[in-house]
Amino acid sequence: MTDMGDRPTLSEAVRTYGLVKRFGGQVAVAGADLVVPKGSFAGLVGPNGAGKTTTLGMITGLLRPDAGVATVGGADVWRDPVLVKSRVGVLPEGLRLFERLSGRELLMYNGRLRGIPTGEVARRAEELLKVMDLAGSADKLVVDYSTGMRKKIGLAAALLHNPEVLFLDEPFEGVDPVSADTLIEVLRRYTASGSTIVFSSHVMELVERLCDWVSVMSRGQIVAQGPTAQVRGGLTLNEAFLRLVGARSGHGASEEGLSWLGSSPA
Ligand SMILES: Nc1ncnc2c1ncn2[C@@H]1O[C@H](COP(=O)(O)OP(=O)(O)OP(=O)(O)O)[C@@H](O)[C@H]1O
Repeated sequence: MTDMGDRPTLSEAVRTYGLVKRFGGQVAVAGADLVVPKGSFAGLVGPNGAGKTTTLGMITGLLRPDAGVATVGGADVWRDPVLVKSRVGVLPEGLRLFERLSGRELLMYNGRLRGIPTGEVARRAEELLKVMDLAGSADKLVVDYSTGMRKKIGLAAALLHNPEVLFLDEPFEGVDPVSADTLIEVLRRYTASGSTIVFSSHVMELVERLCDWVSVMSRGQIVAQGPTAQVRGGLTLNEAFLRLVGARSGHGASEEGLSWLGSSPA
């Protein structure tokens, strides 16, 4: 554990102090200090391999940090795991769901795992299925759902216990524009009531449109974070992002290499 320095404040939904994670010799997260104020719709952005998924895993209790501290609502994720897990909802990358249950059964099962009384789970499940436009597919097995339907049922499962903080890893990947609109509407309603969302994405336009807070990750560290307008600094978020993380050596296809690509045969 590193020195905590200052303590999390009541207005912070998430705060990490010097989080580190190594996989063998590779450092995936190299001392990340993430801050997300309560009630934010926060975006976590960064290039491929920056350490976003690994960081979210350490905050949601899925991956044990090698060093550092992660807190949710002021509680230490790894010292107080049961409390923290009751406060968070997670839509993980790769969406590992119980494939052989129907959508409705999946929600009922998740609700019961969370200790919600059966009648209440059933009521919430029906409402969520309706809002997510899944009522007609509620009895279909999850294994037969499309990518977008899987995201929607995964989000419904993550919201069922009304968590204080919702973590979403690439929630819109593979989701069509109509379904994305539905997801966005549900998420906006959720943050409007004071709950917090942290979501990772590569789609800068979406982050700029949805998020009032943004944290930029590069090479395992948070290199900029704050209100979106402040991080953008008068540029588009994409331009600001490229300035922050784009200057990487050896990544310019135009400068060298690929000279054979697209050229007509000699
Ligand atoms: N289980 C693992 N074993 C070994 N290396 C891993 C493992 N998980 C992640 N890594 C490595 O850690 C680094 C950070 O990966 P991570 O998935 O956290 O990045 P990311 O920012 O989420 O990337 P992307 O945007 O591509 O999803 C990468 O170099 C990755 O190869």
